Order: sequence, then C-alpha cells, then structure tokens
Amino acid sequence: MANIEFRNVSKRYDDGPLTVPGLDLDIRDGEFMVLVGPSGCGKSTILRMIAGLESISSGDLYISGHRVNDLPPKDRDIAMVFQNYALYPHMTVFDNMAFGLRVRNFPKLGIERRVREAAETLGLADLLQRKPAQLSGGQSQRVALGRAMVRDPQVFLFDEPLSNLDAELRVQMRSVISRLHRQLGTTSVYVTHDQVEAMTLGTRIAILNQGRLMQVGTPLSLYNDPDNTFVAGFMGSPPMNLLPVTNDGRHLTCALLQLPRADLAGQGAKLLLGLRPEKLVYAATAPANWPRLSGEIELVESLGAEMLVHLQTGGAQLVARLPGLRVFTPGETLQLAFDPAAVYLFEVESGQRIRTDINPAGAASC
Ligand SMILES: Nc1ncnc2c1ncn2[C@@H]1O[C@H](COP(=O)(O)OP(=O)(O)OP(=O)(O)O)[C@@H](O)[C@H]1O
Repeated sequence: MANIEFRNVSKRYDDGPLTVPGLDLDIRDGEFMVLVGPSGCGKSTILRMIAGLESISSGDLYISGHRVNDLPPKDRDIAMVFQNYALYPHMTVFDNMAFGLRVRNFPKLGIERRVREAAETLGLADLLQRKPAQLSGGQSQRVALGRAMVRDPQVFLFDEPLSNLDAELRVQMRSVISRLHRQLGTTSVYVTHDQVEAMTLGTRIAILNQGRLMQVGTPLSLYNDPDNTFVAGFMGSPPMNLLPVTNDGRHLTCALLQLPRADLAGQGAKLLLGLRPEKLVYAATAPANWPRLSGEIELVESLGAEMLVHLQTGGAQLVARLPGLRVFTPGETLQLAFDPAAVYLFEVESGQRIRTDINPAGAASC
C-alpha cells in the first residue's frame, strides 16, 4: 500500500510547451484515483511519471514518503495495465502471468500458487494453457490484470485498459476491476477519458484540462458541486446546459426565461446559468411557482425508460432528460419547468463558479 504525492511537478517534452505545468496532487493510501480529461490533456504522462517511464522536468514526486524522481521503474514496486494488453504472444496464459515473478526470482511454488489464485479470481482457470491468440479481448485484458495482480505491487496503474473492448465487456470488466480493488485495497491510479467509467470506478476523480487540475473530489461531489464550467460540462450525462444570461441585479434574463435573483446584484452583467438536463421536468407536473420555459423540439433520443429531448429556444439550445413515456415529433413545442434553486451560476470569462447561499445539489425534482 502506498500514497503518492505530486509536489509542483512539471513535464516538458524536448523543447515543446509544458505538458504538465506544476501539478499538486495527493493520491491517498488504498484509494482508487481516476485521472480523467480530454485527449492530450496529459493523463498518460502523469501516469507514466508515477511508473518512472517518463522523467520529471521539475518538482518532486513521492511514493510512500520517498522521493522517487530518479528511481528506476523496476525499483518502484508498481504494476501497470495497458490498453493493448501487452501480452507475450509465444507464452501461455500461465507463463504470461508468471513472467513478472520469474524475472524477480520468485520461488517456483509461490509463483504457481499466486498465478492459480489470480486465475481463479479472474475466471481464467480453464485458460491457463492457451496462447494470447486464442483469447478474446476481454480474456486478454483479464490476463493482463492477472499479471499485474500476482506481483502484489504497492501501486496499480491502469492506462485506458478497457478502451479496446466493446460496450458490454467494458461494463463487465469495470465490475471485475472494482471488485479486485475492494478485495485487495491496493492504491490504484486509472486513466480514462470516459466520464461514466470515472464515475463508476473512482473513489476520487481528478479532472484535468491541458495538464492542469480542474478539480479533484468524489464522483458525487464533482457532480453536485463543480468549481467551474469545465467540470460542470464533464461530469453528468448529458452534460449540464450552460445558457448565457444577462444580470441586471434583479433578474437573470435570456430568450428562454426571466429568473428573479436580487442576490446577484454585485456580479457581472453577463453570466452563465447552468441547469442539469435531469432537473428539467414537464411543466404540467411542476409546482406553480417554478419557472417555465418552452422550446421547439429538435431531436428526441430514446434511452428506453428515459429520453433526451433537444430543444431550440430563442437561439439557445437545451437538453432535457425526461421519463420516456410520451411520443414527440420534431417541431412540436414543449413546456418545461425547473426548481429555481437548481441553477448553477458561472463567470463568463473565467468559467469559475459563483457560489451563493442557494445549494443547487439540494434542489427538488418532481
Ligand atoms: N514522447 C512524447 N514526446 C513529445 N510529446 C509528447 C510525448 N508523449 C506525449 N506528448 C504530448 O503530450 C501531451 C499529453 O499527452 P498524453 O498522452 O499524456 O495525453 P492523454 O491525456 O493521455 O491523451 P489520450 O487520452 O489521447 O491518450 C500531448 O500533447 C502529446 O502530444
């Protein structure tokens, strides 16, 4: 078990720009930390710095309290699981799983026991004599997991391990990884650009953009309490609606609606109003004092029990997540409502959250 501390860590490749500019991040002992963010934001670079596969340009990295900036990868007691499985094609499943222990001169009996235990846990017991070419993608990824597991390292690193699997297998493998973590309690760092994966696996999630930490917290705290528009847009499916509104010190106004908010008198004349798609309800079912807004239906995506309704209204676009019991046709007008306490507010320029006494996370939904 181990904790990992980044202290003002920067990374620059050759003469390029700073890929990671001054990262401060604490990964706690035994937690499952997910690094999430758009392609190219530096997630893999951060992971590879922990593994020792990438040098650190400045700052300090500590694992279990020891500064590891110059420690070679083999001395870090870390196991990494990659997207492409990285199995040896000429070796059996057993030998692939045993390899890391053999090169560390583990006793033969111990290797046998550890591999068989891991194979049992991962449902690979019947496949130990197969070669990687005879395995499905999901089985290959379980072998890659098993190979990491048998080493019983102080840290697991995962670099988008599920991105080559189809949707159903991804869900299955997510629960395998989650169960393993509950069982072993090993500090884990997991890179993905999939926010659903991040939400379901992470004890905490670090959201990155262009190498910078946007926010770190539990999945629920990031969803309920985003610090900025980037996090608000990243967490939640579909993401939060962000509507440009004008603020005259008494009301927030846009083509859609007028919302009394005298408490924002000291704020800018233009703000962004954030409203989660799942906080919109049919006007007919909402309390009379909730603000109404209506729009023309552009598109309806059915999710089975629910649907995503895309509305066009006064130049602004909006998505609502509604119970899927009604049939709509594009072009139809739909009237919706929301709890006025459910809105988030952000500065336009910086995207930073404007915090008020109103707690949107506690707002009711019909
Ligand atoms: N070896 C390298 N040499 C130069 N630049 C690199 C190198 N590796 C990564 N980069 C650059 O660093 C930035 C971050 O890359 P990184 O792979 O860490 O991002 P990522 O968030 O993991 O992306 P993805 O989700 O697409 O894998 C990118 O702009 C990338 O082009």
